[in-house]
Amino acid sequence: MSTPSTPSTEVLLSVRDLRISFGAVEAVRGLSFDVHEGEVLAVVGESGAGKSLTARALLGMPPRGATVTGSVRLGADELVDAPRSVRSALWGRRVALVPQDALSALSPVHQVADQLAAAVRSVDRVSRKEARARAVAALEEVGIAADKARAYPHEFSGGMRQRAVIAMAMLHQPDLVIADEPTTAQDPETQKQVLDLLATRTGAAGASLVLVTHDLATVREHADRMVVMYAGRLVEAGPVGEVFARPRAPYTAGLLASVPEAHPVRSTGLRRLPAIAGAPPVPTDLPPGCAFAPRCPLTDATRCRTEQPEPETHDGRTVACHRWRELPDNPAELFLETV
Ligand SMILES: Nc1ncnc2c1ncn2[C@@H]1O[C@H](COP(=O)(O)OP(=O)(O)OP(=O)(O)O)[C@@H](O)[C@H]1O
Repeated sequence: MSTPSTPSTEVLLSVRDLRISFGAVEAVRGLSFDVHEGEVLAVVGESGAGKSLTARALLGMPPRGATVTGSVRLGADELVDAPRSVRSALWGRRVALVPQDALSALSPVHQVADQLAAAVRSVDRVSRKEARARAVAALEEVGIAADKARAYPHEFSGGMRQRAVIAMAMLHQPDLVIADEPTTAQDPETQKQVLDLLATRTGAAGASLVLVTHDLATVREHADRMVVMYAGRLVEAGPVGEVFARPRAPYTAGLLASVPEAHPVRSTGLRRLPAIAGAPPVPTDLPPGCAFAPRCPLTDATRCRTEQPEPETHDGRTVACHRWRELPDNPAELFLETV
């Protein structure tokens, strides 16, 4: 793990019964978890699970048209239903975003260092010269030399732009950084460099990092704990090492089974399937009972199909599955077929 600081067990951000809906359609359906001080928490799950909506709610920036209920508490501040003035006072200072696409965070018509300097002055009353010096120093900290500070975003590579955005996010030493798929559309080497940098910079600042990602190899390398989401709900949460070694929810086992290096096949005579068969349900057409039941190899005909499992926590691990105690020793094998 590349995070130099040791995460604490103190809660920085607490999410309780978070629900995000659009009209009558609920896309995030009662999510609860904590982010501890100084930790890297990965949020994983297939497309449409509600990861980005959750990330936006943690920033106090739900999309237009969304109704958000429940609680997202950052220290003493409640973000759900807080006036915009309260939420915007936190942005950049206590919470910062590293978005999927750096170009969306940078103006094409201003020099990169000028944009960081403006971000400095949006919070701190310092002279232009001082703000510029802080901007250049922040860029140097992410490996962008001072002579590049006059460049415009289009003159940077994708990786450099993403590093500039990380520098911008860290300008005011936030307590919490939310990175939503921060390396999409980059080559594997750049992805690795950007993620290493993100983990190192947040770790050095003692900030917590919530990392939304599809990439389980990234989770294993960079995260301390993970939350697994399916169809808008939490299915499993716990320390990364423990979840990888012994997932409790069949859905987590299926995700891990589809990543060869994440979960080696111990038995012979099994063939790896590319992924969990089938597709997740859409929020407008959820099955009754457990949303994963139609794809789950452990589904029974009664409880799983009729009753939604609620999360239960034992030994620091949370799981929402009626049958988690019945998982075989190597649950990934539930998703592999014999040859
Ligand atoms: N503005 C919106 N209006 C209506 N529905 C939305 C809106 N934003 C998201 N949704 C729906 O909410 C669900 C969760 O979306 P979200 O973007 O959070 O998923 P995700 O897990 O981040 O997926 P991906 O990994 O593809 O980004 C999806 O079914 C999506 O269609």
